[in-house]
Amino acid sequence: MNILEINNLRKVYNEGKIETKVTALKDINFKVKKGEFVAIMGESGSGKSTLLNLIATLDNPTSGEIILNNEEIKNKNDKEKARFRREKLGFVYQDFSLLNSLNIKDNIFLPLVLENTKYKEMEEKLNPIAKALKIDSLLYKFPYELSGGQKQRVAVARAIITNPEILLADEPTGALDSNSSMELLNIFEKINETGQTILMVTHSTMAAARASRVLFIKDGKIFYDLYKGEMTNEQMYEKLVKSQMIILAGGEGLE
Ligand SMILES: Nc1ncnc2c1ncn2[C@@H]1O[C@H](COP(=O)(O)OP(=O)(O)OP(=O)(O)O)[C@@H](O)[C@H]1O
Repeated sequence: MNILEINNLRKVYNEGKIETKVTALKDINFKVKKGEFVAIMGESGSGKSTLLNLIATLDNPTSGEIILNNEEIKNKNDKEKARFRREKLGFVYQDFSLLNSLNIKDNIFLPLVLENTKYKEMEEKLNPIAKALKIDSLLYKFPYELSGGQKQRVAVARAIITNPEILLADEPTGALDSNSSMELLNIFEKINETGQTILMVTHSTMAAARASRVLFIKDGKIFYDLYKGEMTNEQMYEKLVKSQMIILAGGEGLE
């Protein structure tokens, strides 16, 4: 079953202003099946964040379709989009985006509070997640008291507590040291094994090697679509390094 379908997606910023017009995405087409862990790679400025923001319903495409969970996003008004984001999507950003005025528990509860969930139900949802992410001893601390890796695990807990259809991550390891990055990627793998669909934008070849599939964006299009299949993490890493070199050199000889 496809959880996401993107057809002829185009995004032009500042259309009509000759000096500042940017065609960030020309013609993007791909489908994501439920349970896939997809990484999106591409050079700086290739449109990765633009694509994620469109899927996240935070911006509108110039043309094309985004069908998420069998719903066409452009048919929704702002209020419906906000509700859709809260109910169907989970977000993890490079900068963690936690509120310093709330303790960890309340940060994680935030999306459920917005849905008027009962406190007991929130606690029941939190307990197994906090254990799995090893943040159960941090729940009464505040974000500024945590390390980067701990903050990112809290951000993941907040993103998955609503049981989202798709977890969207923009450079989730971007601000983490190598140990914390590994830990986070292990968590993503585990969450994915439970059936969670993940779409992750990353510059890190190491991070992308953990995904079950990697999409490369170039010249506003999906230039290469690589499935991990039976490859190990190490083999996928090698393959990604090689593929990136070939893509940089123009793309001829990609298999
Ligand atoms: N709000 C905006 N207004 C105008 N141009 C924008 C806007 N956001 C992005 N762009 C332009 O669109 C293009 C794609 O940007 P985007 O941030 O999606 O790339 P990216 O692949 O995520 O880059 P990076 O890896 O550096 O984060 C770039 O040329 C960028 O300057």
